[in-house]
Amino acid sequence: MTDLYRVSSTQKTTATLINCDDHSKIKAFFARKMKPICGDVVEIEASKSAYVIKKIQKRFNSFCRADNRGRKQHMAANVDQIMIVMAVEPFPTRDILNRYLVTAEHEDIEPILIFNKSDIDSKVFISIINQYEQLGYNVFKTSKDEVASINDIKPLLKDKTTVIVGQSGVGKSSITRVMMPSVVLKTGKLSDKTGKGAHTTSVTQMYYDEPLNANIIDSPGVWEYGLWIMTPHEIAGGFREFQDYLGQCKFSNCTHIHEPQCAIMQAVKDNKIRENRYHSFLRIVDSMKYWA
Ligand SMILES: Nc1nc2c(ncn2[C@@H]2O[C@H](COP(=O)(O)OP(=O)(O)OP(=O)(O)O)[C@@H](O)[C@H]2O)c(=O)[nH]1
Ligand SMILES: [Zn+2]
Repeated sequence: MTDLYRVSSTQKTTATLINCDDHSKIKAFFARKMKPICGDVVEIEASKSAYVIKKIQKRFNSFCRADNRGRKQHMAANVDQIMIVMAVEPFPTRDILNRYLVTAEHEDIEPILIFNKSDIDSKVFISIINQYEQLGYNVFKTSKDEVASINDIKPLLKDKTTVIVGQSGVGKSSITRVMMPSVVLKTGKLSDKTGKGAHTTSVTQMYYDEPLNANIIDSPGVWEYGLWIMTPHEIAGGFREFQDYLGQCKFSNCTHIHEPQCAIMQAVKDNKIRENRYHSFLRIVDSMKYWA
């Protein structure tokens, strides 16, 4: 039996690997065409004085985003959960949460929603928190100096691999520091002028935390999160509360935008689907024209 490792980070032709059993770290080379990504489970062999990745095990899912041409770009593999961090400041951009949720539902990654910096304003997120709780999501309201508010999340991370995402400056590093003191994410500064965070984190990296026996994956700190080219049907699949109605539209190829007797639009009329989510769906579908 060869030892199994998980990819912690990759450089051009080398990767930092973490042993799946004893969590020791090594560096290994890989062939360029192999394209391992953070979180991959790999088999290695020792050649001369170096380790080489000889096989990447099949991924059970991956966290993805659009590259600059709208193609699906795999960022992290074998992810159990996605921790989506939002904050009072910088305030979430429109639809960003729903875009993350579309990816999560698509890849079968369990979302954990975090609304941070409640010390600045504890009320702005009340209705949105209620709404997403009603949809069945795990939702937390946190503040970095209120340790108990962050410790509530810890049990969910145990034994899991979690990717942490959110706009730059929302508090990903601060929250992680409380949950996993041994893990130091690259911190960023909030630019005073724009309220937008600086682009500080640039390489996806997986960290192992021994007390929780958990992995956390830090995604690049980019200002926006874009979905790759998806059909209206795929986007609708990312909205949990739409699922009961899919397949009930008059037309089997209904895009739920303009067709008569659309079960989704009817559910919106009947207040079974919230209008703000449906409008977000429409905007996300519309945003796909950007890639055309
Ligand atoms: N008032 C307040 N400030 C916070 C809170 N959490 C984080 N901050 C501050 O917000 C700034 C950004 O926090 P980080 O933890 O570096 O944010 P990040 O999401 O890791 O940022 P990037 O590394 O750029 O992706 C820092 O100045 C933190 O001290 C909070 O709960 N309340
Ligand atoms: Zn429809």
